[in-house]
Amino acid sequence: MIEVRGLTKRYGEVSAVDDLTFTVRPGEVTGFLGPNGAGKSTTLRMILGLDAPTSGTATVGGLPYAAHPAPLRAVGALLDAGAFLPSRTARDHLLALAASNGIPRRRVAEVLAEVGLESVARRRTGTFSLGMRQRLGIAAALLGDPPVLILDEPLNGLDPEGIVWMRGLMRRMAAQGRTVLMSSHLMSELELTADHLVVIGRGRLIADTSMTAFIDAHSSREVLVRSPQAQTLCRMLEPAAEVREDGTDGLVVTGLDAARIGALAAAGGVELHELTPRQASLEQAFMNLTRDSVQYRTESTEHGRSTEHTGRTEHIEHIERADRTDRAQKEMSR
Ligand SMILES: Nc1ncnc2c1ncn2[C@@H]1O[C@H](COP(=O)(O)OP(=O)(O)OP(=O)(O)O)[C@@H](O)[C@H]1O
Repeated sequence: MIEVRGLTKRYGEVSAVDDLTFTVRPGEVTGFLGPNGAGKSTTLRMILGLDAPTSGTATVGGLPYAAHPAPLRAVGALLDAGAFLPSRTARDHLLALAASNGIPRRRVAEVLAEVGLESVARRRTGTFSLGMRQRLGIAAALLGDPPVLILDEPLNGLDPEGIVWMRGLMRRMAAQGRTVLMSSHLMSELELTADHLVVIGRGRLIADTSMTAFIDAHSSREVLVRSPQAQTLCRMLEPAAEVREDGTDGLVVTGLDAARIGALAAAGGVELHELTPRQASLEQAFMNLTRDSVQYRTESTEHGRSTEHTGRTEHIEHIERADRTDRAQKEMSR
C-alpha cells in the first residue's frame, strides 16, 4: 500500500501540495489526476523520497521509500523518461541498476523483452526516441519485480501499439495483486485502465473514489432523442428534464432515462426515430469537477463554455418561439 498522510509541500508562497491524505490499495490501478500544476509530480516525488515534505508523511509498504534496503525491489517508479546517461546502452543502464539493488542479471533480458526493446539493447540511450526512452524507463521500473508501481505520465510518447501494451501491462500488474499508481492527462485511456481515482486540484484532495462512482457523481447521463415532433416532445419532457439541441436534428435530454422518455413519448402519441443513452465519460466528469481548480486555462476553453451557455439560451428562446407559433396556429384553426 501507498499511504499519504497530511502531506504538504511549500515552495515559498506556493503550496504545491496542501495537506494531502489518501491510500493507494493493492490489486487495482489507481489513476492520479489533476489539472496542470495541481501538485501530482510533487506528490509522487515526495512518495519516492526525491523531495522532502514541508510536513506530513508518505510511506510505501509501511516504510518511507528511503528506508527500503533495496528500493527497486519494493517500488518500481517512472518519473522522468530522460533520466539516463546518454552514452550508456540500454542494457548497461539496466545492468547497473540491477547490480545496485541485488537483482539477478537475467532480469535485464526479461524486462527488455517485456517492453519490446530487445533489438536496441546495445544502443546508446542518447539515440533513443521519446517513446523508446519511456519504454526503457518502464523496464527499469519492472526490473526488481516490485509489488508497487508508481508511474508519472507513462503514456507520454508511446505510439498506439505502445498505449495498448501499457494498458495490458497495468491491468496485468494489478491482477497479480500489485499496487499501481499512475498519473495521466489522457482521460479516455485512463478510463479504460484505472479502477480507482485520486483527483487533486491546487494541491488539495478533491476526490478519492472508484472510477464508476466518480463518473456517476460528476457527470450527467444523457439520452439522444430524434423525433419528427421534436417541439411537442420537448414540451412534454421539459418539466422533468433539461432538453437541448445536439447541433444536428436531435435533442439531448438530461434528467430522464431512455425508458422513461420512451414511455412519455408513447403516452403522448409522439413518434420517435432514435432513443440512445449516451455513456458519460471520465473527461466530462473530470472537467466538471476540476472547473474551479484549473489554474492555466486557454481562451478557447473559456469560449467553449460561453458558447455552450449561449447555445442553450438560444435553444430555449427557439423552443418558446416555436411554442408561440404552435399555439397561434391552433387558435387560428379553431
Ligand atoms: N522546485 C520547485 N520550485 C518552485 N515551485 C515548484 C517546484 N516544483 C513544483 N513547483 C510548483 O508546484 C506546483 C505543482 O507542480 P507539479 O509539477 O507538482 O504539478 P503537476 O500536477 O505535476 O502538473 P502537470 O500536470 O503540469 O505536470 C506548481 O505551481 C509548480 O510551479
